[in-house]
Amino acid sequence: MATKSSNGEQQTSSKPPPLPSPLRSSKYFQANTRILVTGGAGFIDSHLVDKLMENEKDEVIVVDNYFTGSKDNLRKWIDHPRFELIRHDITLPLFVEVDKIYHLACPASPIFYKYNPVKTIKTNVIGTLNMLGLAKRVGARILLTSTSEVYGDPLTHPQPETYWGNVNPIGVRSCYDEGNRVAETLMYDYHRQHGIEIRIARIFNTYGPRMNIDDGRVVSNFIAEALRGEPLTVQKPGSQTRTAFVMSRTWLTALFVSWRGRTLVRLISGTQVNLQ
Ligand SMILES: O=C(O)[C@H]1O[C@H](OP(=O)(O)OP(=O)(O)OC[C@H]2O[C@@H](n3ccc(=O)[nH]c3=O)[C@H](O)[C@@H]2O)[C@H](O)[C@@H](O)[C@@H]1O
Repeated sequence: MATKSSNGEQQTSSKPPPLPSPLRSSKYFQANTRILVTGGAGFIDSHLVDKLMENEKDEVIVVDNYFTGSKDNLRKWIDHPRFELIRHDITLPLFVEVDKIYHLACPASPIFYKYNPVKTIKTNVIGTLNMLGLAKRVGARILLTSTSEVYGDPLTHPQPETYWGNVNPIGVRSCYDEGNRVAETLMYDYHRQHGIEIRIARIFNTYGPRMNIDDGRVVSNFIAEALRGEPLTVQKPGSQTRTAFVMSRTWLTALFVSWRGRTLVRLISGTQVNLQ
């Protein structure tokens, strides 16, 4: 029964409390893990999001500034109750509550990362610092996707994880090579100094659906030229070799294994192909 206090305000009520939202008892609101994917609208990143969304117990938050990524890659998840898409540039701090961070944000094709090299290095350095600060604050585990380019112009083939590379610090690709090297250093320093649980996956040449046709890397260039009926262009010296890993469930499984396993892994296909 409702009672009135001396000043006339209602202090108690027999009215039952409001029912929780019916959504609270739906399976979507019992997330085990909330996962942040930076750069999630990109080529590799959006495949990762598809895979993460398969786990009905997880919520996925994507942040992207759409410099090279596209909302189209995530179209099927927009409006899904376990999915959230935020337009955000990670060179600015980000405050979200998450359990795991997949930090993939950075243009990876030379055409795009050389377009604004200062922005590229800011993304690698300040962006990674911000994501590590976030991981530190919320106690999240963080995986950085790095690149085979941390080896620069390697003097050893193939490159084992123990190889430190041969990198030009002042070249036109340095914003990406050195940027990723600093990002890796930050990861290890936050691990050593702050105890953050880290993983680093160095990704070698990967191609597949959702790659930009004008991406500028060798496999997509060859495919675009073949589709146009043009001869394939092999740049000088012509003796270069590359591995080419197709985006697939196998690729994604390898990334997940790296998440569970060792701190530093390379995602590389077994076969070196001579471009000629
Ligand atoms: O300069 C220093 O002397 C210190 O810099 C950092 O400490 P701090 O600047 O307090 O920053 P963190 O908490 O590590 O965060 C790093 C970045 O992440 C950002 N951040 C933090 C938390 C968060 O949720 N989101 C987010 O974007 C912060 O704004 C900051 O720019 C290091 O963690 C310290 O070890 C170091 O001593």
